[in-house]
Amino acid sequence: MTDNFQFTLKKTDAGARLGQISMPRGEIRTPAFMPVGTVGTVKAMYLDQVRETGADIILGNTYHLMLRPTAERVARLGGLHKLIRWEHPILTDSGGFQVMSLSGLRKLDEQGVTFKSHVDGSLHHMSPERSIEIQGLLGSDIQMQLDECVALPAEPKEIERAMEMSLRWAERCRVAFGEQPGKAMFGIVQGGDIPALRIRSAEALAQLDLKGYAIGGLAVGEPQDVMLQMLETTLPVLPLEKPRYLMGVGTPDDILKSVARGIDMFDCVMPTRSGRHGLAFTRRGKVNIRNARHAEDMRPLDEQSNCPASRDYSRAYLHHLVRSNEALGGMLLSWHNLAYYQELMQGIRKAIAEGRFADFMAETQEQWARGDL
Ligand SMILES: CNc1nc2c(CC[C@H]3O[C@H](OC)[C@H](OC)[C@@H](OC)[C@@H]3OC)c3nc(N)[nH]c(=O)c3cc2[nH]1
Repeated sequence: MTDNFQFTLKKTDAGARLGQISMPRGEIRTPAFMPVGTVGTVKAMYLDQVRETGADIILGNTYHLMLRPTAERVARLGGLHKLIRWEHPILTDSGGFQVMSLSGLRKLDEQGVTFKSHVDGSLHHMSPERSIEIQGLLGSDIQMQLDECVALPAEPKEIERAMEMSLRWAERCRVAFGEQPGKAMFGIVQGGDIPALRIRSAEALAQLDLKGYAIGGLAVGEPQDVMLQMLETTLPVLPLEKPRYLMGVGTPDDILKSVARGIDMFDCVMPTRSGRHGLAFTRRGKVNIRNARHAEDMRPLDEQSNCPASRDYSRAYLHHLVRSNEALGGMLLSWHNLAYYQELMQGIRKAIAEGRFADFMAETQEQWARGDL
């Protein structure tokens, strides 16, 4: 335990990195998968189950929490960690992305974003400074700068405008965040699918000497190879000794290929959201438990797993629960998927430690391709 934020790069294996972030609230083993806890809950899960799957850190959402129950109320209740009973690190997004994707956006200018709440239609304004203030009120350990993420495809001029403004907002967030030893504020690299803009964004953010760097503006509809090309363009420009976080990514295959290019941290709603809809990720690829072929299959999803949801419940029962739209179906599949994602991250970290990440990646992809038994 340390009283500040420390990233240690422990080993590299080709482009893959094994590391650890030490913070007052605990250690984060990287490469790390961070379950999404949007409104103070990882949907359909108890947080001690989330912890048992191997999660060192979860995410919270500034946009959602500022609208309900409001950041001020969370602060009055002792902060997010106390309220949701998760005493380990929490990372919060800044809210910009969610405003663009979820709210009735009214105005976006140098000052920030003005939007209507998707909850009750009330009007809100969020500046870079207000986003950092909200994340502080929540008690967030790793805070993200306010940025503007453009959906792809987009006009180069539009991508450049948003990237330049995000750089100016990064500077304002850095000033607003100030010096908080046990916490971190990450910058977010933008620049769409344009290498020159990606490089300019990364170089300018690197000058701000922040504690970590997120790669934003990806996983917004572009093909996987474009996402990977942007990583190959951006990562060499970022400081090696700082963690890199790829926002909103992704499938197990996205994660393997992004680790191979030097990403340390991931978040994605995929395991929980698709779990609620009956899609299971397994060591043998994806399994759609709604499919009739599982109706009388008494095998579990993965007899080798140490997660009860994967090991103790038959596919027949999961099939029945999901087909019946029973809450337990989504709970068990979310639990299974999070356990599988963490098992994948553990396998990745072990393979890097042993200098055999390339083999691990090939073996894993081969198993997926072989398909479910
Ligand atoms: C899917 N592709 C995806 N997600 C991007 C998120 C949001 C991540 C966010 O994605 C959900 O919000 C919608 C999650 O809540 C459901 C959030 O968890 C708290 C999570 O926050 C990190 C981005 N956030 C910012 N600030 N900037 C980005 O450029 C960016 C890019 C993303 N691509």
